[in-house]
Amino acid sequence: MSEDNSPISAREAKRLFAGLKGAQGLLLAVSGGPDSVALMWLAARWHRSLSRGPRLTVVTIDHGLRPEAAREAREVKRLATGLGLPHRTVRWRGAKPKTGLPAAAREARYRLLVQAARLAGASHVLTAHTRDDQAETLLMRLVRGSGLAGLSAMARLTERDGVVLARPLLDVPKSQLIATLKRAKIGFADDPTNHDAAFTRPRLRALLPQLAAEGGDARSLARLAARLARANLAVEVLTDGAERFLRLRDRGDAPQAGVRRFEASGFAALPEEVRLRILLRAINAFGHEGPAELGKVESLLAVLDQAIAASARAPANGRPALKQTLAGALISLAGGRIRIAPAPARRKGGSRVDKGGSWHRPFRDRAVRTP
Ligand SMILES: Nc1ncnc2c1ncn2[C@@H]1O[C@H](COP(=O)(O)OP(=O)(O)OP(=O)(O)O)[C@@H](O)[C@H]1O
Repeated sequence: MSEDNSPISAREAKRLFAGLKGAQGLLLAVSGGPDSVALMWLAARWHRSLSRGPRLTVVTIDHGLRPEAAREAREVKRLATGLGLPHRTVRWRGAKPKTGLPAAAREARYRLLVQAARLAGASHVLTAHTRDDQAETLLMRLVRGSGLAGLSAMARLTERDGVVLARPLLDVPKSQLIATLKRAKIGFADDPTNHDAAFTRPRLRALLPQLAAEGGDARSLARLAARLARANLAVEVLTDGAERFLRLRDRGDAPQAGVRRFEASGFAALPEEVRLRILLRAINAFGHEGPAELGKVESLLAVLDQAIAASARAPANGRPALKQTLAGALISLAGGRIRIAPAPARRKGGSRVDKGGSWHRPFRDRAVRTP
């Protein structure tokens, strides 16, 4: 990688986009800010150098939150047209929440981008996340006390509803993108919400220069995220292996659709992080209330571990030693088996009582969260 303030050369861009040459079509998510305008410019130049490349389409989401947004979208269209690229503006319609607006806008944005990709026949959505964004994401998750998966920050490639989300600029410093635009004499918009101290991200961003002065610059924070992502992947592979191990031990059990069951003693012998992930995967697969919050799965695991140990000492005569709901999944322990299945629909009013067993108050879970 060249100096942090040097424009990105055609050769460097070719390397950044190399893995995308064979894609069916690329949808460029361009807000009008410097990063995504640079993404558009770099992608257009790369595309011109190919004899046969994927079709490029540019999309701007107008969240309908700022009066300038429509003008910024028109400016992106003007730039895209100048580069010979088709452009669409997609409006986020409907009611906007009073709290958690950034998260809701982000969720709507990805949903609309994926829809637009489908419509354009594109297999990939490209966003312009930079190394600086990666460092900020790590910092945000650090202060929330996220687990290893959350601290891995953003991945270069992820998938959503059959469309690949690609971040080809994830190793590139923002300063290089700005230098690229300056060299190309291209203007860009400045989103004031990026500096709005009412939001966590801008407040944390303001701390970065102080961290950098102590050696914790974007490069080292992004490197930490990459190292944690590597460790996270290893634990995921170990968890795959542990799930296979539990399935082998359960060979005698007839498989039941919509239910995951495993032997409690085999489960109890696994490392805590692996036990946690097995639970999390099963709850997210069978629950119907969105991803479970890591802290709640940790609490559930502690209760489950205790119940497994207690029932090994004194079997509960066929009665469930544990029955608990979390994120729309029902987790029970009976006869030396852990069983995870969809919970019956929740009634209003919190805790639930069932004639047969000892129901516990369900853990309350909220919106989508990063483990
Ligand atoms: N209004 C928009 N229209 C199209 N693309 C957008 C828009 N806003 C953001 N993007 C895309 O998403 C990238 C990241 O944007 P930004 O950092 O502002 O969002 P964020 O809320 O931090 O996103 P994330 O949560 O995905 O990191 C941009 O570089 C751009 O590619």
